[in-house]
Amino acid sequence: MLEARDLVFGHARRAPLVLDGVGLTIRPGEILGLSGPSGCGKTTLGRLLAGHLRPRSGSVHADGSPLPASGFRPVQLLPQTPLLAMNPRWRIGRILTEAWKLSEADRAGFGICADWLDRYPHELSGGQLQRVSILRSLAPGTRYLVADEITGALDAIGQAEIWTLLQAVTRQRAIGVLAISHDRALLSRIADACLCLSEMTVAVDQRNDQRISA
Ligand SMILES: Nc1ncnc2c1ncn2[C@@H]1O[C@H](COP(=O)(O)OP(=O)(O)OP(=O)(O)O)[C@@H](O)[C@H]1O
Repeated sequence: MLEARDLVFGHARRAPLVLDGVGLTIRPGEILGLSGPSGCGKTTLGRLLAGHLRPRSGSVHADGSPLPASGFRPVQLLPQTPLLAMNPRWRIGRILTEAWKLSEADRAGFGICADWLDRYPHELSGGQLQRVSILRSLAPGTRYLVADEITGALDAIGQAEIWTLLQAVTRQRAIGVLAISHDRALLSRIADACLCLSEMTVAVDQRNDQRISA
């Protein structure tokens, strides 16, 4: 399981906290949806779960172990704009095989055409690039994915194609996914369970109020 407990995080020492006592659990093979209003901290929580940020307090454990401080991480982050996370001077073939050696069958299974491999990232569509981004993240050690608004820029068909692919991946490889989106209707279709971050925070605030008044 991917387990976050009592995460507390603020971007700067004197800045207000973005997350205060947030926790969640994702099982292998489960898609957990996370919604919430803009600015409530969804991306921040995703980055903490993937080990890109360190909490002020609280913990993240993947399958019983704390996230490693360096090296390969079992929780991989899929960004909304994969173009920004790829080297613009590398062709797709090199980008795909940077982290792990994938097979022809893996590539074909993701609908990645052979002629894309010689192109640069800006020469693919948003949906095509998301396929590359997802396959690239699926090295053998990957156990969980944080998918941060990955289909926010796609039309309904592109969105359905990507989520059908990810649902198959989660089932076949028992990978757990945190699906972050503003779109609660989308999450209710694709996720096994859904959380709203602002409601989780309200619950924490209420607990704090109760502690203070007790
Ligand atoms: N590097 C940063 N430095 C300071 N504040 C930041 C930084 N990154 C994000 N924030 C602030 O942290 C808060 C949470 O941001 P975050 O991106 O996690 O929200 P979000 O829920 O993902 O929003 P959206 O749905 O609009 O993407 C916001 O108030 C944002 O301005």
